[in-house]
Amino acid sequence: MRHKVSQGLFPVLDHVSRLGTEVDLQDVFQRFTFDNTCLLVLGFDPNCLSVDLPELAYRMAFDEVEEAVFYRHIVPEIIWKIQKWLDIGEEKKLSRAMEIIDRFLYQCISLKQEEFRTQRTQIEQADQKKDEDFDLLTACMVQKEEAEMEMEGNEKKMDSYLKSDRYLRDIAFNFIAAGKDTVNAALTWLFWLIITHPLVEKRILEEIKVNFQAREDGNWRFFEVQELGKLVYLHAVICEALRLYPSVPFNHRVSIQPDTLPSGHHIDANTKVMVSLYSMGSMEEVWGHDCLEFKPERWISEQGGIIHVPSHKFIAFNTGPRSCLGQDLTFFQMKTIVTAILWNYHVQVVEGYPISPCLSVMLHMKHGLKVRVSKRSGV
Ligand code: HEM
Repeated sequence: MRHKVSQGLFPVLDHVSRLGTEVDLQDVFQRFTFDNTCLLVLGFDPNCLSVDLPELAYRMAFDEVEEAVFYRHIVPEIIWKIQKWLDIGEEKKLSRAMEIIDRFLYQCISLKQEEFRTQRTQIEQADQKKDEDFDLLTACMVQKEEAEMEMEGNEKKMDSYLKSDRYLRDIAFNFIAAGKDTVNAALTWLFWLIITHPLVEKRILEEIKVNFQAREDGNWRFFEVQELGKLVYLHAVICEALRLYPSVPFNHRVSIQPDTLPSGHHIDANTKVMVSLYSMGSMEEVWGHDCLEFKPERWISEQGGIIHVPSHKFIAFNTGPRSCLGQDLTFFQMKTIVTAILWNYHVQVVEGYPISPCLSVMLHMKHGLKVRVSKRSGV
C-alpha cells in the first residue's frame, strides 16, 4: 500500500497541485482503493490511479454490479427475477458486467496459478514473502495444496467446489467487492469532515508532530502499524466519521423461522428485515442530544484512550457473527492515507460545491468531492 501511496497517490496530487486544477477526491480514492484491493486480493495492480486517470472496463463493471444490486433492493423480487429471466433492464446490465468481471478474475487466477507452479517449493516461497507482497489468491492456493497433500491416500475426497477455479473466483470477487468501495466511501466522507473542520485538522497534524519524526532525509516516512496505534485522536476522528457516514448504509436479513425482535416486534418466517446503519448512527436514543454533531472527543476517555463502544451500538462494521473481517485493515489503511495526505498537502473543498449522499448500497457522495490541492510546507 505504501508503494501505491508514493507511486500512485502522491504523483496525482502533485500533478493537480502544479496545474492548480480541481480534482474529484472521491474518484481519486475510488481508483486508489481499487488498485490497492486488487493488489491485496489478486497480487495484481491495475494502475487505475495514474496521472492520466484511465477508464478500465472491469473497474466500471464493478460499479454497474453495485447499481444492479441496489435495484434488487428497491423493486419487488418478482420484477427483477422476470427481468433476469428475460435478460432485460438492470439484470441485463448486471449479467454483462459479471461477464467482464469474470473474464478479468479468471485471467488473474490463471496467471497466478502459472506463477505458483513455476515456484520451486510453493509453500516455502509463500511463507518467505514479505508482508507487502502478500496476496489472498496465493494464500488460498497454498492452503488448497496443503489440504490436498493431507488428503493424499486418505479415503476422503476434497469437495470439488473447493478444488475449482470457481472457488478462487468467488473469494476474489467477494473480497474485492467488500474492500474497495467501503474504504473509498469512508475516506471521502472523512476527508470532507476533516477539511471543513479546521480545528480537527490542526489537532491531527499536532498529534503526528508530537508522536513522530514525520520526515527522514527530507522525505515522507510511512508509519508502522504500532506507531499508527498511538494516534488516538485520529482513531476517534475515523470512528466519528464512520458513525455519521457508515459506508454500508443499510443491511437486511431474512428470518428462517418466526421470531421476536429485541424491539418486541413479532415477525413471521421468511420476512425481510431492513436495518438502517445510517439512521442508527444519528439517533438521539443511541448517541445522545449531540448525535448530529461531528465530535471526535466523544470517543476519547478522560485518561486519553479510546472508549470501547460495543458493535451493536457502533454498527458501521456490523455486529454478531457476520461482522466485517476487514476492520483492522480499514483503520490501518485510513490512518496511513490521512497522515500521508494531510502532512504533505493542503486540501480545500471547491467553494459552494454540493455535498449529498447518493442512493446506493454504498454511501458515496452523489456529485463526488471536488477539491483543490496545494503542497504543504513546514507543518
Ligand atoms: C470502511 C470500511 C468498511 C466498512 C464500513 C465495512 C463494513 C462491513 C459490513 C457492514 C459488513 C456486513 C455486511 C453484511 O453482512 O451484509 C461487512 C462484511 C465484510 N467485510 Fe467489511 N467493511 C469495510 C472494509 C472491509 C475491508 C477493507 C475488507 C477486506 C478486504 C472487508 C471484508 C469484509 C468481509 C469479507 C465481510 C463478510 C463477512 C461475513 O459475511 O462473514 N471489509 N463489512
